[in-house]
Amino acid sequence: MSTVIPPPAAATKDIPTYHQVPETSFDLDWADLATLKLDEFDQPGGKEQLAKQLFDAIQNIGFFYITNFGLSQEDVDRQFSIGNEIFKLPTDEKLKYRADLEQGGYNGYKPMGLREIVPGVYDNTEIYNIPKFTPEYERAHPDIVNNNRPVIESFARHIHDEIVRKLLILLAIILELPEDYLLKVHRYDEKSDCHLRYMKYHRRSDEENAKADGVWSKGHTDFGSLTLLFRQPVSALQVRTPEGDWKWVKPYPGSITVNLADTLQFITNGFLKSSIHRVVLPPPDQRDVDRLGVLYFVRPEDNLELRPVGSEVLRRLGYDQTSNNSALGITAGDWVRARVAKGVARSKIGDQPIIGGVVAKYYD
Ligand SMILES: O=C(O)CCC(=O)C(=O)O
Ligand SMILES: [Fe+2]
Repeated sequence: MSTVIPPPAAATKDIPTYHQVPETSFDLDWADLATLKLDEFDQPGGKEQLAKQLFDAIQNIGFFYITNFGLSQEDVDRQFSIGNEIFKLPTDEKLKYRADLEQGGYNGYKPMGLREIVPGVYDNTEIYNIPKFTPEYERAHPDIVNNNRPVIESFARHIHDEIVRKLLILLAIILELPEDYLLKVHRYDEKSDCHLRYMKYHRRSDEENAKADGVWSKGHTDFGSLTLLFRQPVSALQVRTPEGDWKWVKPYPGSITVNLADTLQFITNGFLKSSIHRVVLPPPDQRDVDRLGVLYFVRPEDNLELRPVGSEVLRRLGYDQTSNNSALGITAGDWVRARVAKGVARSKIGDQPIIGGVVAKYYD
C-alpha cells in the first residue's frame, strides 16, 4: 500500500522546523549491530537475503538498524517538531490527555516523575502516545496533534504498511513459517496497542545523576513485538550483551534502530530474544540538552495467545521446549496492559511478577 505524504507547506501547521543536535564527539563503546537496507526487500531474492542477514544479526542481541525505509529525514524531523511542540504545552493542558496508566492504558500523555528510579529520584521522561488511526482508538488530542493529523497518520501508516510489514515477513521467513504468518496477527484494523510515541527526557542535575548513578531508565525489555527508534542524536541508549556488558547505540544518519520485544520471545520459546536495554546520562558534550525521541511500538493483536509457534527451526535449534517462563494462556493484550500497569511506579531490579506467575526482569 502506498502512502500519501502531504506537501511540506501543508504538512506541519504553524510548527517551526526541527534541527537535530550534533552527534557526540566522544568515541563511546558502541555496539556492533547489523544494518538491513530495507529497499532490497523487493528485489529478486532480496527478502531471502535480508532474512539471512537478520537471522545472523539476532543470534546475540535482538537489536539492529534499518535504512532505506521510505521516509526522508525531513519526514522524520517533522515528527520531532510535532513532539517538541506537544511537550511545550502547559502542564494543565497536557494533563487533560493523561493516559490511564494505572489500568494499563498507554495512549495519551504520561507526565514525568511517576516512577522512582532510586529512592528519591524520579523518572525524567514525558511521553505522548498516539494509537492506531482506527475508530475504536479515537480519543481527544491537543490541537497540535489535531491540526497535524494527516501528517501524523500518514507517517504511522507508512511505518505499519511498509516497514513493520517487511520486518514481520522477514521474521516469518526466519521461522520457516508462511510469509504472512505474523502479519495475520498484526492487522491494522484489529485491536492492538501499537502506537507512535513522542518522548522527552529532561536533563538532570549533577546531583540527581550522581544519586541514580547516571541511570535514566533501568534495563528492561519492551512489551510487544518490535520497537522502532528513529535516529536519536543524543547518545543515551545502551544495549546489554549476552555477557552482561552495556554498549552504546550509535545514531547513524538515516537509520532506525529496531529491537525485538517480549511477545516474539514468548511465541518462539526464547529463540527470538527480547533485548535488554536502558537509557543513561549522555556523554559530556550532550548533557545540557533535553533528549527528544520519536518511536513506534508494534504490538500483536490483543487476543493473540502467547503460545509458541510450531516451527521446524525451533525444533532444529533446540527451542521446542516450553520455557520455564512461558506465557501459555496469556494474551498479548493482557501481557502488555499488565506490564504497563505494573511499570508505572516500579523501582526494583530483578524478577517482577507481571501476570499469571510470568515475570519480567529489570536491570540496573
Ligand atoms: O529513548 C530511548 O532511546 C529508548 C526508550 C525505551 O527504551 C522505551 O521507551 O522503552
Ligand atoms: Fe524500551
